[in-house]
Amino acid sequence: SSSPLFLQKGACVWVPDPEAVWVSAQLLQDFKPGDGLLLLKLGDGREVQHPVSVPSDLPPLGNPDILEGENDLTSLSFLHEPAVLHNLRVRFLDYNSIYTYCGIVLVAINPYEQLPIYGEEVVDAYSGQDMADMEPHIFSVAEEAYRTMIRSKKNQSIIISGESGSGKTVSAKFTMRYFAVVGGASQQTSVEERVLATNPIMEAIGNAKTTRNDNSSRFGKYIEIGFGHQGNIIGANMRTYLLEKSRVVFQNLVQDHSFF
Ligand SMILES: Nc1ncnc2c1ncn2[C@@H]1O[C@H](COP(=O)(O)OP(=O)(O)OP(=O)(O)O)[C@@H](O)[C@H]1O
Repeated sequence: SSSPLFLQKGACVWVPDPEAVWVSAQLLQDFKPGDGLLLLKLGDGREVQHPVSVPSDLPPLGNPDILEGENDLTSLSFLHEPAVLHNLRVRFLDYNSIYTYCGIVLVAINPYEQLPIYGEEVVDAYSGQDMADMEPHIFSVAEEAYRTMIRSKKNQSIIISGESGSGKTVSAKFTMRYFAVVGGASQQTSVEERVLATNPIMEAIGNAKTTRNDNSSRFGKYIEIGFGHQGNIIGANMRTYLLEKSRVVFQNLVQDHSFF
């Protein structure tokens, strides 16, 4: 656990909350083992007692204010559920950023609105740059894979995971668009454009509207993109997999907008 056994008055902690999931609180007095409870002041001013019978009852510690909104979760002093959720929330609400690094992993929040952060000028800004020098973005992941492929002449994979409706398909399309632009897609009939043009066809056959996602993929796709020596896209092939029963859809009798 990241919680020490002694805590000083004024220390910040996170306590579970039935509505907000976690709320921050401050210690009103020092705590040492055996004290049995923490005296806390919640953000809204309420004073509460938090029982501590075993060390694992101690709440997770809050991070120093200076780390608020860090673009890499691994730079937080304390890394636990409330710290991760709080940091992602601050970045989303205060910094308008849907992306955050966790080391070499990119965490993305689905904004459910079109953001002006995927244009060609943004592709150009990320092209040739080091992941560590750039603000987190799906393009920094694409660039890292692209450069590593060119440098090492080895195949690279990007794994996109998340629950239904979290934005995997959209992220995969932005990644393909990035490769097409840095690979020099110019004319409408280029191989790059033709590879991108397969998306609507595949979605017409393989996607369906569900209660979770208006455009939900009903089978997983393994997309292999081939590059030439100049780093341009020369072809692509697609294999289906994850054709599992849980993804088979049927038509709902009642039009129901609930999540279940
Ligand atoms: N980066 C984004 N910017 C704007 N909207 C987004 C973004 N990512 C996702 N969305 C929105 O969320 C919807 C669902 O995303 P998407 O289809 O990519 O989810 P998914 O993870 O592939 O889901 P499934 O597993 O059901 O196929 C999209 O149709 C789009 O409206």
